[in-house]
Amino acid sequence: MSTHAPVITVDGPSGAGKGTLCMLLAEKLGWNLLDSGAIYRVLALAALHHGVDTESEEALVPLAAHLDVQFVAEGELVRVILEGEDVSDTLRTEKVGNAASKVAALPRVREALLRRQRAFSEQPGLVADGRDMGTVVFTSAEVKIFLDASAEERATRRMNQLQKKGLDVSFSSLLSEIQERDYRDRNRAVAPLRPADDALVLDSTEMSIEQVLEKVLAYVDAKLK
Ligand SMILES: Nc1ncnc2c1ncn2[C@@H]1O[C@H](COP(=O)(O)OP(=O)(O)OP(=O)(O)O)[C@@H](O)[C@H]1O
Ligand SMILES: Nc1ccn([C@@H]2O[C@H](COP(=O)(O)O)[C@@H](O)[C@H]2O)c(=O)n1
Repeated sequence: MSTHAPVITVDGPSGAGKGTLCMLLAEKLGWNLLDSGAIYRVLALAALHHGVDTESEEALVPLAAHLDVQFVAEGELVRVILEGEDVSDTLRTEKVGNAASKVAALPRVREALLRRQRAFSEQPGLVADGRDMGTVVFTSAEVKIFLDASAEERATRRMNQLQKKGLDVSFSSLLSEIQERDYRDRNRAVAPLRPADDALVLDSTEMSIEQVLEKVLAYVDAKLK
């Protein structure tokens, strides 16, 4: 008989630090990790590879249902293998992020990916990163966090991240890409980005990664007691 595994959900806009926080939480607790954005990104990339229109629900649903993807843990990293090809780096580009937010706006596409996401909930527990983890996918999660930061701070973080990889990027184009994605994610008809009613809302604009982790760990401790 399978027993219920506890879930911590972390939702919020792009660049708020969800991925960083979730990785640290999962490591600290020894729990499983779901990067649900990676699933939407993989679908968008598969559509781009196969010449499928990223706004055609009709064409995307079968692709979503038969997505040939594997998440392979490699030390601290998770390599993403799409149809036998390692796409981990391509997946993180803003182009793919933007295409992901288009496919993610389609209700039947989201429905087709639900079971795949829920399957990550296994013992001893799950830390789930996304936009609708607390509002749709894991509504009974024991702990829900909504991690936010100003768009300017998120664009700065993304710019620093890309510069560390040796990429030359413009702050203004990053900011407008982030704002465009925010708008689409917050205003779509299905599963729009918003805090769950029972989520702790944390604005990390003026907080370091360590401060965010400390605050969240204290909250998790209190909730799981
Ligand atoms: N509190 C923080 N202060 C400064 N930098 C941070 C903070 N949190 C995260 N970062 C940095 O910001 C960048 C983006 O963080 P991260 O990838 O975790 O965001 P995200 O919310 O998962 O974004 P996305 O939804 O687009 O995947 C990373 O380089 C990370 O190291
Ligand atoms: N639960 C989720 C997760 C992601 N999305 C969409 O995918 C885009 C990419 O997500 P990242 O977290 O990897 O940046 C994002 O902009 C969302 O449109 C989603 O809808 N639901």
